[in-house]
Amino acid sequence: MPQQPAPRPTDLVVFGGTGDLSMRKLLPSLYLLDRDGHLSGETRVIAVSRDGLTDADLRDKAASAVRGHSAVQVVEPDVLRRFRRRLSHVTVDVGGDPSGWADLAAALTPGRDRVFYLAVPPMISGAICRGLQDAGLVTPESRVVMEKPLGRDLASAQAVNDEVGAVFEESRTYRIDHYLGKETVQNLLVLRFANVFLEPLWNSRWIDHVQITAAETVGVGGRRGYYDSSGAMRDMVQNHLLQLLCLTAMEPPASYDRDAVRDEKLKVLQSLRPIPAAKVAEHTVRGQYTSGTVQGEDVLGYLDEAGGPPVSDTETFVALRAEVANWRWAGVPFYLRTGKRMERARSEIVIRFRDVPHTIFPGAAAASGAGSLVIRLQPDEGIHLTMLTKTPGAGALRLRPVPLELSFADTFATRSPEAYERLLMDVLAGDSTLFMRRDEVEAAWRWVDPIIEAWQGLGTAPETYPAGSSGPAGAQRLIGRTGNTWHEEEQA
Ligand SMILES: NC(=O)C1=CN([C@@H]2O[C@H](COP(=O)(O)OP(=O)(O)OC[C@H]3O[C@@H](n4cnc5c(N)ncnc54)[C@H](OP(=O)(O)O)[C@@H]3O)[C@@H](O)[C@H]2O)C=CC1
Ligand SMILES: O=C1O[C@H](COP(=O)(O)O)[C@@H](O)[C@H](O)[C@H]1O
Repeated sequence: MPQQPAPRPTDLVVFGGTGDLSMRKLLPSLYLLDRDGHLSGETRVIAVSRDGLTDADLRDKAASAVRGHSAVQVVEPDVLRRFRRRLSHVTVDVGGDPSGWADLAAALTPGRDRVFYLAVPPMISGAICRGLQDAGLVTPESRVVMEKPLGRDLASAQAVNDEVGAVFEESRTYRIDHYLGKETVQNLLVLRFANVFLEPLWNSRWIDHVQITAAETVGVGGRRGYYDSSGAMRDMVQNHLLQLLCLTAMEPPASYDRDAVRDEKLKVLQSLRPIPAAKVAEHTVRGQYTSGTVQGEDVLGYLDEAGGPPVSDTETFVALRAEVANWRWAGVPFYLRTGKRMERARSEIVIRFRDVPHTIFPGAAAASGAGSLVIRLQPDEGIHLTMLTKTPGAGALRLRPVPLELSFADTFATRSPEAYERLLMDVLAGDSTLFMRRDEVEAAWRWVDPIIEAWQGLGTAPETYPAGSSGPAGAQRLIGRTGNTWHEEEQA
């Protein structure tokens, strides 16, 4: 991996700098970057919102957010004092009273790099970019960071990309998919392209199917308003799961360079076989959680969560079968699955190898779970290769799948940075390799839109599943059609 260049003095302007994302992720990650020496001494963070906070108010709010963040185990008073001094607040009412833009201009320092982070409702992204331009705040080197959702379909994604693109060149636009900042996701590229032994096996000849799961125990929490107009397909599949699929399926790029990597991901998205409306019911499953018990706690069903209508067809679970229609992957199903309020929180990619072409142990029961490579993103980041071995002892030959385990926590003494830490560091360094290019986002919508339209055409409600379960029964039927099971059922 390329070395990170020395941190440059930067004015990081966070629109929405008082919101939930800023408090839960961005400011604590910036504190950690400061603590670990990744911020230039002159870097400043300017939070923008409408609510007229003083700098002192913002600093207090940020300090509580830092103290409450799980990755910040011990708050170092000297670092916190230094971090607080970096922070200020400017009131700008985007789309309203324009006087705030002059205040923002006054808060910026000529000669520093400028990064504008849009942690705001997506419909005001275009107005912010125009406001910045009209106020003369966009220098040729300025960068813009866009948060998800990047549209709710292809047309709206194109519209927001056009609006932002009218002010910022593509090479200066950083579209966040925080899964790409996860350590194990980056490790997937290293696993595939820095180890020679996997590549000969990485194709339809030796791989039977791939499973990609992102299961959460949390519900929609305080975000039901947003979630109800989104659903799991737009919230997780269109971005995080398809990005994982791309990294799993892509051809080796010529270099670890932003466009070389993104070109290969784009080709995968363009190779996804469309799921025609007539096949949607067979190849996809939608679910919605009802009340239940998750890890010992009784929780509400989706329809009873505050902030949304009591009747809704929004899916909180999706499972689907995708195919990458190219030479390498012809005929290999990619099963994707994500859900909220599941039994266990777990994100992983499972590569299931084919059975041997001829067994010389016909009497020995070949237990399931053999021949799989599991790349575990969270929790317990690591890589597990399951191999069949002989159970020790005389008598009848018995085979058992045994895992070879690589746990990152046990192997490496250093802490893995949080996804947002890593991505903020890259934005500040001007490295957009781990961000999504416009054409990738739009290609993903091109594949997802017809599925959502077909669901609407079917007019059927999502299948319910009790909170704390492994999802709707339809998901087991989906993968069961090829005689397979989801990975966790084998572990139980
Ligand atoms: N929260 C999360 O976990 C995640 C959020 N995101 C995305 O990040 C973005 C922000 O989400 P979140 O933090 O949850 O939202 P919040 O509603 O908590 O925060 C929104 C922020 O934007 C500011 N804001 C809203 N309207 C204006 C305006 N017209 N002018 C100036 N400032 C404005 C708000 O301040 P004020 O109202 O005082 O002006 C506030 O600081 C959204 O696009 C969301 O989809 C993405 C991934 C996860
Ligand atoms: O982008 C999102 O991701 C989170 C899951 O992220 P993770 O890092 O905890 O796996 C999800 O809860 C949220 O709904 C979605 O918007």
